[in-house]
Amino acid sequence: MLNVKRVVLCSRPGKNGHPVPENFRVEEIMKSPELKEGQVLVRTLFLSVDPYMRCRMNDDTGADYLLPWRLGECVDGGGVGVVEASKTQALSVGTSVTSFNWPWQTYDVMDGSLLQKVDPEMVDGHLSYVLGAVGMPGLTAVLGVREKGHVTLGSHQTMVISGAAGACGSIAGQIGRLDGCERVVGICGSNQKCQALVTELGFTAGINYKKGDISSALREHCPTGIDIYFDNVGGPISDAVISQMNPGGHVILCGQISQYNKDVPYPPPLSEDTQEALCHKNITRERFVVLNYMEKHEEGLVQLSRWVKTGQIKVLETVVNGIENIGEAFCSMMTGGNIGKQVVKISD
Ligand SMILES: NC(=O)C1=CN([C@@H]2O[C@H](COP(=O)(O)OP(=O)(O)OC[C@H]3O[C@@H](n4cnc5c(N)ncnc54)[C@H](OP(=O)(O)O)[C@@H]3O)[C@@H](O)[C@H]2O)C=CC1
Ligand SMILES: CCCCCC(=O)/C=C/[C@H]1[C@H](O)CC(=O)[C@@H]1CCCCCCC(=O)O
Repeated sequence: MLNVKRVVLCSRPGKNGHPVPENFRVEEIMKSPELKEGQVLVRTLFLSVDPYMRCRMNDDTGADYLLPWRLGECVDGGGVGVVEASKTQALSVGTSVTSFNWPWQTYDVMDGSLLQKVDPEMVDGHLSYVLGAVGMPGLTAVLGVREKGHVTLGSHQTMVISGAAGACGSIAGQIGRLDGCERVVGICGSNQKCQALVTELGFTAGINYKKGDISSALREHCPTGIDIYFDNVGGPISDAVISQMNPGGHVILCGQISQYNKDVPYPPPLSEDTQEALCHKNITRERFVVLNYMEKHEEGLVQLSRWVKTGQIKVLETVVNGIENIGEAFCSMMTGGNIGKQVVKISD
């Protein structure tokens, strides 16, 4: 028998509550490592904590593509691990594998057909990147910018990104720069994050929304107005950005994390002034969901891998160690404790 640690959801924050680490409980169980035909035993290497998980903590997620986590059951999400024993020819021992529905467990017996193989070369040997820059958040950035951003080389555009120092935002801003925006301005929650945006990731400027007036900082750093807005946060930050957008501009509606602890539909309703500004200035603001572009994922991952391996895109990560700390890591990410992608390292 195998000694396995797992994390279960033991309480819900409620639709208007803030998640706390105590919503999760770590349990130890004994699991039979015996495999049926088609199954593999996997050891977990890294688990991902992501904003959409806040919606899965509610009994109704508000999104048809998200199932609620059930009380008393093992939580799941993005994960990457290694095959330790196999009863399928498709996956040999030592193969790296990933899934969107990886249980928050140190080991598991899984159906091999539900796992995707990972080529460590694609991620320059950094398997955690499968959960970030060369995974779902990276794809969100590249497809969000390219499908909804209308970046046009040589047209001197200004792009603003909220949640700019996070997993999606930090990559989206770098793609805006690579694709030809003249200015790329990031909004985030600390001076340290602002500094990382400029010195490490090549953003034009960083604005700390917790210090000073966002509107005057935007006027200073976006003197010709804002053409493209990659919106990760919603709420008053987005109202301030949209009010300074140029006619014909484009909002990439990626996420609205500032509203996830509120009982509002997704996307949350806009203020009347913001709605009026969008309409009056003919600004597009279409909902973007990366899962709707499955046919473009493979090509997107190849592009992201190339950028990362050639150093054209820098990857920032915040790594917390140990499955017992995953609830804390999730809550920390939800309140800005991460720079770059927040991952949890489960084993070497
Ligand atoms: N549409 C799609 O297909 C996808 C959408 N998303 C969305 O993209 C967004 C970013 O996700 P991801 O990159 O994984 O997460 P991040 O790595 O950006 O982490 C979340 C960040 O949100 C910021 N934040 C938290 N609360 C607030 C607030 N009240 N106001 C402003 N900022 C806040 C914090 O940074 P700070 O210090 O700056 O406050 C925190 O670090 C989320 O909205 C998510 O739901 C993600 C994946 C796919
Ligand atoms: C209502 C909340 C919207 C939050 C926006 C957001 O963060 C969306 C994230 C998804 C994105 O479209 C791609 C993903 O991978 C995220 C969801 C992943 C769903 C997998 C979980 C499947 C399941 O429900 O079991």
